[in-house]
Amino acid sequence: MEKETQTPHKRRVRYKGKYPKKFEEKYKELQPEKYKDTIEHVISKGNTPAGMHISIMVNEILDFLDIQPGQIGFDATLGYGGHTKAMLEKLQGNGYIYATDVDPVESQKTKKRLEDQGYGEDILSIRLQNFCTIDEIAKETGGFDFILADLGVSSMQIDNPKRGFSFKVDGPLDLRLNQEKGISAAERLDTISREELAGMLYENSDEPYCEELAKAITDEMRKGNRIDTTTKLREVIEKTLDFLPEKEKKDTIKKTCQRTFQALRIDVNREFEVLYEFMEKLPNALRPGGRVAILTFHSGEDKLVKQALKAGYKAGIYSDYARDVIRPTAQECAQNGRARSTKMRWAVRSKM
Ligand SMILES: C[S@@+](CC[C@H](N)C(=O)[O-])C[C@H]1O[C@@H](n2cnc3c(N)ncnc32)[C@H](O)[C@@H]1O
Repeated sequence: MEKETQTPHKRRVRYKGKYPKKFEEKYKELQPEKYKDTIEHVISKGNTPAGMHISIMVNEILDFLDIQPGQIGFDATLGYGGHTKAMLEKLQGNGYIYATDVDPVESQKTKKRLEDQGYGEDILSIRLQNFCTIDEIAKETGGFDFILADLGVSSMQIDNPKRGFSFKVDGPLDLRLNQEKGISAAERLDTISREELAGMLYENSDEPYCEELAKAITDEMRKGNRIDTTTKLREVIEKTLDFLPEKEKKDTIKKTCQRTFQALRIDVNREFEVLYEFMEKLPNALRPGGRVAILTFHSGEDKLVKQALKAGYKAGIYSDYARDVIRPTAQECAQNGRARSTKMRWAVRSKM
């Protein structure tokens, strides 16, 4: 009998590549036009691809705004341009949208992306302007038929460590929507007093540990330890809350980090001041019968919007407004975790 010749089984060399974890390594996600399959895969897992933003409550917004061809609209918060594009589609090539954003880097990219998709200056004007200057643009156009404001920050901004919005990745403690203007959160902490910081944390984020945190942060600064990175701030928060029982520590630290970063972001971007100004100017920017939809992401914003719309309704400026907030569906929240805290409010300008 012939001897069987056996080729020794060779184990395949293990593939060493791993899914990129760092923002800059996610090169496929950062080129969505080129790597469509990767983008679809990331979204299907309930995540937002790096460098992208998934627009929230698009159907609810479009249902309410009831955009008709020929109308003139204003998107106060361009971001990735998802809502802008959805509204442009409703115009069917007839009408015009003005959009503002204060972020020079992202708005430039969005401008190019929308131009490449056929939405140029003939139908869309993108302005690097704060939305609280809505009155200036409304003067040019004779008001707007529809207005959208999707407040806060975009996923591209949150996910980019160089912007300092996230306590989950190390980066400079910046938190400015426009890094070319104003002062960073680190610079703000350089000179803030303990009392002012405690007030800021309480007023902007209802932070229950505002006193303890303000003391810990300002003590650290006094010792000459500048808090100029996201990690340093997170570590001070962790140390301050170390006294908590083990079973609640992790969750409370996470929530405290979220609230502290939010409070600083609101402060360095003067978010309440500009929203207040926008709400004041809103009635005069809307044409008779014009509609406005506003998405908010925390209780301070929602309270401000609610009070302004209610007061406008009582004064006869709005013929109708949202008594209750509209929330994203459970399905949308499951698909996009960042939608979970969204509240939508709306109003209709009186015809008088
Ligand atoms: C939640 S994102 C908008 C996302 C957008 N709706 C989309 O579909 O891609 C909010 C955007 O508003 C911008 N923004 C925040 N406050 C602003 C302000 N006062 N004036 C102009 N833009 C502002 C931010 O820079 C960010 O790009």
